Amino acid sequence: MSTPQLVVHRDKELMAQAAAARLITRIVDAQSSRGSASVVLTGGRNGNGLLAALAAAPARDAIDWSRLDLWWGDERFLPEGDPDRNVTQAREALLDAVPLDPERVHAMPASDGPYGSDVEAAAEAYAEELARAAGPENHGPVPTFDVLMLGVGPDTHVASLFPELPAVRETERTVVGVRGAPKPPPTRVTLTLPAIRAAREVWLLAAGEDKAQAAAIALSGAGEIQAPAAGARGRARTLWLLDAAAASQLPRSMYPPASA
Ligand SMILES: O=C1O[C@H](COP(=O)(O)O)[C@@H](O)[C@H](O)[C@H]1O
Repeated sequence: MSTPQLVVHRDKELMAQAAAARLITRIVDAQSSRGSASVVLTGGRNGNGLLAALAAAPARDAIDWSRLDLWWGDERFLPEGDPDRNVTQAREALLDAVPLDPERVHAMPASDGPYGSDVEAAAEAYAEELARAAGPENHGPVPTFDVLMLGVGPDTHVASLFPELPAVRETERTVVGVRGAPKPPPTRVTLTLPAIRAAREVWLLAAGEDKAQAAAIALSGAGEIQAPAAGARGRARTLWLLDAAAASQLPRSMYPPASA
């Protein structure tokens, strides 16, 4: 697993634009070398900010949207089309504006879908969808995602892995249901740490003063059960993309002078 690298931008707008530019490059590179690319999206303010910046970037046309697989790191287990679902917000921010192949948009199940309110069945179905997409060249029952993005919550949660809850302790399954999440809604579906760690690159997004303590805790050697963001690592790269406010409680020696 890779050691975290940090890039600190002046403010959250610049962070979103720079991360969007970085994502375009990674997708185009993956499509050039392997034919297609796979990206795991995150919900939350920073993830949606990045998608909106990508929608506004003229270079978005460099991506072949028909050869891109989109997955989600977590989902709020709500009815289809609910404005609080991560997929609904991603569609509004970007997905409705680009020519994606609908077969390659792998949204997590909704609470009024084929599994009804059975969140564990919904999680199992998503795990099976991931397993079907994994090839022999992958390292287990999930594809080797090119980039997996995670918003970092003020309590250090990533995806729907909240401190001390059972989901963050999962070591076998790749997707699990979550009940009793401290942030609404309480019922969610999430990738587990083993699934997250299958990604080539994991990008953690943290902008705003309310993320400063979380970044400081996760990057100061905390355990992943207490601080789930600390356990999110990519096989080749783990990149923390921060703005100056979110980096304000980190020792200045942790990131190069040129990046702030
Ligand atoms: O509920 C969620 O929160 C986190 C972080 O969101 P933020 O608004 O505090 O940035 C997000 O990463 C996750 O996908 C989402 O379901």
